[in-house]
Amino acid sequence: MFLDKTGNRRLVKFVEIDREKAGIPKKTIYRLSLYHRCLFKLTENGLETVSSSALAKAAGVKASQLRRDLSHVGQFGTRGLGYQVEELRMAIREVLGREHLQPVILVGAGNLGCALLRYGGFQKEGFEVIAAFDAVPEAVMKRDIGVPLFNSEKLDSFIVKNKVKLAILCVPAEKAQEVANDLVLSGVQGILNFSPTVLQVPEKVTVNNVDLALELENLSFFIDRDGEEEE
Ligand SMILES: NC(=O)c1ccc[n+]([C@@H]2O[C@H](COP(=O)([O-])OP(=O)(O)OC[C@H]3O[C@@H](n4cnc5c(N)ncnc54)[C@H](O)[C@@H]3O)[C@@H](O)[C@H]2O)c1
Repeated sequence: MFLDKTGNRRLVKFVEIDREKAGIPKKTIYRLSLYHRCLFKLTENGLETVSSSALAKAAGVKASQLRRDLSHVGQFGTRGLGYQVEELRMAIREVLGREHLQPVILVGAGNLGCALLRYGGFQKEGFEVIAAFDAVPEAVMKRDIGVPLFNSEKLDSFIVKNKVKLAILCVPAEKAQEVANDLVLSGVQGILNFSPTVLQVPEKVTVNNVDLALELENLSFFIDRDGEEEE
């Protein structure tokens, strides 16, 4: 069940987010982004060709995985010569839909939100944070965030007017679902969620959760603990 703007209940099917884009598995899409990033660095360093093993190593995957992933993009690579860096990068970019900068908004310009806004690397990756929204913008005004800041009351009209499809969510956990509902109803289709809330969204919307504490917990499982090491 999903509440629309007027508070009416709408029946929408919620599913676990494992959507596939154009028949390409979500994990492959993620790895294609990694390859794109590696290829971009190779271009910056003036390299024209790269072997599949070198590209796989740079991306931290097996060469067989790389070849499987790239089969979704097209026929690339010449035996003995490897891949043409720029040709492959452009082909991946097309699949990922990055020919133009993708506009992104950020909601919740608090400590985490402002830190993200100050990061200047999104443009290089094909994304432009075009605005930030906060329920109490007066509290954020003093900070230099580098993008226009609006009261979150303006969220819906801004998304519709600027055809925004992607949003970064950094609001307190108890506000996250409410804000996500607003984002979805206004047309956002992808949410990068930093709030520790499992969001309920319609099937057409993708949520990627980022949780540093969970990642640390996972990492800590693999480290040797003092006094617990085996000889
Ligand atoms: N994923 C991670 O690894 C990670 C790390 C740190 C924090 N977090 C989470 O990120 C979120 C933000 O953390 P923080 O430390 O920046 O908190 P914060 O309190 O500094 O910032 C939250 C901001 O959201 C704004 N806000 C509240 N309700 C809103 C609404 N309805 N619409 C728009 N803005 C609204 C507040 O005014 C505030 O500026 C929290 O949910 C926190 O748990 C996640």
